[in-house]
Amino acid sequence: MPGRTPKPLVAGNWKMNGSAASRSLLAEIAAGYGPDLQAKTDLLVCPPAVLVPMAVATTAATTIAVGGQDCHAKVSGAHTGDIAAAMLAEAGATFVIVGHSERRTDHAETDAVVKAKAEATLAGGLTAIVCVGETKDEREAGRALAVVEAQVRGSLPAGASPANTVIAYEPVWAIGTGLVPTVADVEAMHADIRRVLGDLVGQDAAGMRILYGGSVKPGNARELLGVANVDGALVGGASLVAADFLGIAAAYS
Ligand SMILES: O=C[C@H](O)COP(=O)(O)O
Repeated sequence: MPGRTPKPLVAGNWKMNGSAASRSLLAEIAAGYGPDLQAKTDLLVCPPAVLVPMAVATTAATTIAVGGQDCHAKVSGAHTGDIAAAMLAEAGATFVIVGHSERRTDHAETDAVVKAKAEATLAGGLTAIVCVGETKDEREAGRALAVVEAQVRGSLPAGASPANTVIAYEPVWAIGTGLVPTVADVEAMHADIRRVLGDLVGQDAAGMRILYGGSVKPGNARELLGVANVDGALVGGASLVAADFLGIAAAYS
């Protein structure tokens, strides 16, 4: 389709899961990510920050990218427990997830905070995956499109382009629940995000990846990822099982 991204991205967000033993999971993913899959789908794994070097080393002979799950908005300083985008880059990461709903909730991250983190990600030379999504109450109140529009407008980093920014739409109520929106709802949301991006970045909007996330499994991947304006997936639980993660990536084959 003209103007669309050349290749979808399937990204695994391990959240607070994994250990040194996850090397075997990565090796299994790497072994299953053969030339056919590589030609059709980009793959990314985002383990906890301490596992980034191991993930980079284990996937070094592949085109699998490695990312962080968060970063601080500043480049360094007195921020105990935080990590800078440049540190993730030095460890070999090329992406950072920012504004995941679990961070927005657990750490009270506002759109302004998420935008600052996304800008720090870009400044560090990495690609930002900016997460947005409505709660169940917001959807039931008919406010899903408006809530997500405000999040996109408030969280998109200055200088966003298809090369450095990915949007991930994740309805909060679909994360880890087995619930997924209807195809019509996904289509309407992704079309609206594309429209909002058009306002914000002009023609670049056509090439910016918009991922869907929330209970993506091999069994529903083909349907969800086949929706117009869905350029890949942000996968939680299923990214911890090699066959499931690869099965989702294979939705594009
Ligand atoms: O970042 C990933 C999402 O929160 C989706 O998680 P899930 O696939 O376990 O529902």
